[in-house]
Amino acid sequence: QAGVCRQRLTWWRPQRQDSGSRRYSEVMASTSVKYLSQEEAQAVDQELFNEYQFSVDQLMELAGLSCATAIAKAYPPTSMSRSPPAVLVICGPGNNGGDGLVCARHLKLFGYQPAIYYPKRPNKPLFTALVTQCQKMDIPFLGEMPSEPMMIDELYELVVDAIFGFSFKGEVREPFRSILSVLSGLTVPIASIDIPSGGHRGIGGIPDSDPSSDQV
Ligand SMILES: NC(=O)C1=CN([C@@H]2O[C@H](COP(=O)(O)OP(=O)(O)OC[C@H]3O[C@@H](n4cnc5c(N)ncnc54)[C@H](OP(=O)(O)O)[C@@H]3O)[C@@H](O)[C@H]2O)[C@H](O)CC1
Repeated sequence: QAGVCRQRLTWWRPQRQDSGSRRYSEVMASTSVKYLSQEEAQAVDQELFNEYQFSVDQLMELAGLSCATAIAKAYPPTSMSRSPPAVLVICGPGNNGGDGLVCARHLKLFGYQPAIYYPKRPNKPLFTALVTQCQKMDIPFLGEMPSEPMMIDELYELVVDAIFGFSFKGEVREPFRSILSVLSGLTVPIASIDIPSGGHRGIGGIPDSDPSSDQV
């Protein structure tokens, strides 16, 4: 699911109509980058849990590590203007947010200086453990979202969007509507985990606040 694109991306495109029946092994065997539709991603997810018996912790660790690795390839610390490069990781209320917490931890190990904004935290052991792990690594959690895009542009060199994944639906609700509105004004690059959270045109996002991502 991960692909790197240095141009502005136009959001994931459904590749096939019959893809709900595609198997994990078929997807992984392909050498070219594939962007999965929402239904494809959910089907792969179910297959990994049910047939391959992966746990969510395992998959989340792999997802977060893969994203940090992709970011380090696209935006190597040595290519950034500050050392260590400051990265803002914005985490949503579901598993996509969990991927973001894992990603932040690995970014720190890769030489970045991540800070996390995590406004809506699920009260589940998996997520409280991930928060603890970040805190133990001295990764700060912001008390509030910088209110202006310019503030983020000045303080950070990259933003990781771990707000929504494949379970996003409907109109974006607060506080995420305001957050996405700020992100739409950024000039620093946005790396989105799984999908660009403001770019859900195909599944009902917010059309006038649509931060396309530089990397998914
Ligand atoms: N496929 C894999 O191998 C793995 C994928 N992972 C990542 O997990 C996400 C999917 O996680 P999930 O928890 O199912 O969903 P999301 O992270 O997309 O978000 C669900 C939460 O978002 C809220 N939500 C949904 N729509 C809206 C909206 N319009 N406005 C505001 N909030 C919204 C929703 O809130 P509710 O109130 O509706 O409950 C949920 O709280 C996948 O994309 C991958 O990134 C895992 O890491 C495991 C491996």
